[in-house]
Amino acid sequence: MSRFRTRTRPPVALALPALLAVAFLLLPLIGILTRTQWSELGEHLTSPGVVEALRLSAVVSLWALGLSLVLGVPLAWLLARVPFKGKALVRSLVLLPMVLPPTVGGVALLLGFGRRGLLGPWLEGTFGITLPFHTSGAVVAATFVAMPFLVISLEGALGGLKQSYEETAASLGASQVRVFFTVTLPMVAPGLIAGAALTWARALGEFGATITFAGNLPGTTQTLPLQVYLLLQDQPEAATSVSLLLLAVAMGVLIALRGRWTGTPADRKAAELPPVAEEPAPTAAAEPSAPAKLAEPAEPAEPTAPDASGAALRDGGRWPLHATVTGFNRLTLDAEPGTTIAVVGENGAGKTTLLRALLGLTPRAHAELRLGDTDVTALPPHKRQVAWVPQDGALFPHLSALANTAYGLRARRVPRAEARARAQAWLDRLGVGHLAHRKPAQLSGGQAQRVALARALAARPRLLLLDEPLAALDQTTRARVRHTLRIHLAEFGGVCLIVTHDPVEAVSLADRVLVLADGQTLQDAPPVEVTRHPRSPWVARMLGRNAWQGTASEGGLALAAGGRLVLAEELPDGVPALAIIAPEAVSVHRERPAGSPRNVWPGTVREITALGSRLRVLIGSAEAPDLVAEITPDAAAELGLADGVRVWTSVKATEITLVRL
Ligand SMILES: Nc1ncnc2c1ncn2[C@@H]1O[C@H](COP(=O)(O)OP(=O)(O)OP(=O)(O)O)[C@@H](O)[C@H]1O
Repeated sequence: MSRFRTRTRPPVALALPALLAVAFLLLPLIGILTRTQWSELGEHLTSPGVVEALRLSAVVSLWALGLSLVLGVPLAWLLARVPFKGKALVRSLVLLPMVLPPTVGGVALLLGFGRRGLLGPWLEGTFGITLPFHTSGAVVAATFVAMPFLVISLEGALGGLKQSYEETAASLGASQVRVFFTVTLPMVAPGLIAGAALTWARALGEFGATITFAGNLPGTTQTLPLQVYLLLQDQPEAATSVSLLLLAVAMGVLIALRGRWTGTPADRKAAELPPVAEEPAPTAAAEPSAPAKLAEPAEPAEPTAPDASGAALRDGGRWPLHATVTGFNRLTLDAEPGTTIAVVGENGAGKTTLLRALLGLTPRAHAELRLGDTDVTALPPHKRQVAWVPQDGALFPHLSALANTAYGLRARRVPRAEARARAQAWLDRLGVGHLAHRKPAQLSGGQAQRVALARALAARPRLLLLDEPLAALDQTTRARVRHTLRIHLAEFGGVCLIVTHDPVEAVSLADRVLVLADGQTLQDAPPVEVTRHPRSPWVARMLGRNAWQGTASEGGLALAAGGRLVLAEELPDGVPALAIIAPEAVSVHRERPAGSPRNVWPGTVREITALGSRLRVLIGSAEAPDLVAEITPDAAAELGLADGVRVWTSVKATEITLVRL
C-alpha cells in the first residue's frame, strides 16, 4: 500500500511549480467569470455595436480560413512531400508570423500591401483594391497570422503518413488525384481539421496586425477583439461580457479538438473493441480446392467460365515476365506465368529496391518491364497492373476490409455494387469474409495480411509483389497464412515475387529462389538446388545449413576461419569452395568417437532450440567454426545435453557437399 503511494505521489519539487502554472493560467479566466455581470450579459452581447463586430469577426475569420486552406494546403503538401533547396528557409518564413509581434506584422503588411507599399499601388491601379481601412485588409491581416497554424498542422500530418499507403493505392490502379482524395486526404483529415480549427480561432482573435494594417473602423474592420479594446476604456463591464464570449468560443474549439492531435476517434474506438480471435486454419475441405470454389466472383462485365484448372482466376490471361533492371540492381529476370519467385539476400542486398523498380516507384533502379505482350516500362505505377503488398500490408485504416478489397476495382471504374460483390467473394475465398465490415485496426495480424492479399489479388494484377508478407506474424498464424497463400498462388496466372528472410517460406512457397547480393543475381534456381548447392555461406545458413568457406589443399579444405576439413571429393589445390553440412549429418557424442571419422572436434554446447519435433544444438569449438547439429529430443536427453556441456562432434566426409565458389 505504502509502496503504491510512494510511486504515484509526484515529487514536490515538480508538483508545486506545476500547480502554480495551472493557477497562473486559471486565475485570469476566473477573473473574467467572477467579474461578468451575468444579468447584463444578454444586453451587452446584443447591443448593435457588438452584433456588428460579431458579424464582421465571423466574416473576416471565415474568409481568412478559406484563404488559408486554398494557399496553405498546397504549401503544406509541398513542404511535406517535395524535396527542394531552401525548404528550411520557406518553413521559417511560414513560422515567422507566429513569433513576430502582431503589430510588427501589421507594419510589414503596410509596407508590402499598403497604399505606399510594394504591391499597394499596383493593386489599387489594376483592381481598384485598397486593403488598409477595408474589410479585405482585416482578412489579409488575419490570414497572415493564422495560416501558419494550418500549414504546420497539415505538414506534420502529411509527414507522419507512411508513403506505403499512397504507393499501394497507386499499385492498385489509382491515379495520383484519386489517391490524394481517397487515401491522403481522409488519412490526414484529423490534422487538417485540427489545423483549420486553430487557424479559424486564431483569425477570430486577431488584434495587433489588424489594427495596425487595417485600422479600427466600426462596421468595416472593427472585429470583436478590437471592440473589446475600445469597450475597456468606456464600458469595462461590456468588455468583460464580450471577452467571455471570445473565451467561450476558444474553449469550445479546444474541447472539440481534444484527442484530434493524438489519433482519430475511429482509432480509439477500434482500440476499445474486444480483440478479434484468429479463426482456425481452413481445413483442406474448407479450402477452395474444388472448382466451384475457385470460380472468380460473379463478373457480369467479363464473364469467365470456371474450369477445373482454375483458369477463371487468371483474369483470362497468363502473364510471363521479362525484366531488365539497371541502376542499384543489375539483373535480368525471366519467368513463366504462374511462377512464384522467392527473393532472398542479406540486408541491403537490394530486394526492396528491385520490387520498387518493377513498380516504377524508385529512381534508384530502372526496370525495363514486359508483362505478357505489353511493355509497361513507360507507364506510371497505377497503369502497370503490378500489385504490391508491402511488409505491413498498408491497409487503408479509414476503409473497411471490404472497401479496402474493392479499392483496386473501383479505381478501374468497376461499378460500386459489382466491385463490392467481387471484393466480398475474394474475402470469402481467403477466409476473412465474415470480417468484411471491420476496419483494419480491428483485425488481427493474420487477418489483416489475408485482407491485404485479397485486395492485391482482387485488383487483377499481372505481376504480384509481396514484401515479407508473413514477417510480422507469429509462428502458428504464419503457418496458416502461408497455407492460404500457397493455395491462391497456385491459381495465379501472373508471376509472383516474394521477398523473404524465412527459409521455410522460400522453400515451401516458391518455384525459384532468387538470391541477391549487392543488387545482382548470385543464384537463381529451384529451392532444391539452392538448398543443395547454395552459392554463398549466407544462403546456406539462411536455409539452416552449416556452411564453411575455405580453400582446397592436400585433399581437404583449409577453412578460412581456421581448422581443416577432410573431404571425400578431390579438388585441385587452391580452389575456393564452400563446404555445406546438413545439421542432421552432424553426430554429437559425450566421449571421443572411436573408429574412422576423421572430422572430429571437441566443443561446448552453446544453445539448444526447438525446431518442430527436433532440437537444434549450436556447438562452439576452438578447433572448428561453430556447428549446428539437429537431433531428436530423446537423443539429447540420453546425451544429457544442456548449455555448457562439453561434447564431441563428428561429420563423415561423404556427408559434406562441396560448392565451388
Ligand atoms: N531511399 C534510399 N536512398 C538511398 N539509398 C537507399 C534508399 N533505400 C535503400 N537504399 C540503399 O540501397 C541498398 C538496397 O536497399 P534495399 O532496401 O533494396 O535492401 P533490401 O535487400 O530490401 O534490405 P532489407 O533486407 O534490409 O530490407 C542499401 O544499401 C540501402 O542502404
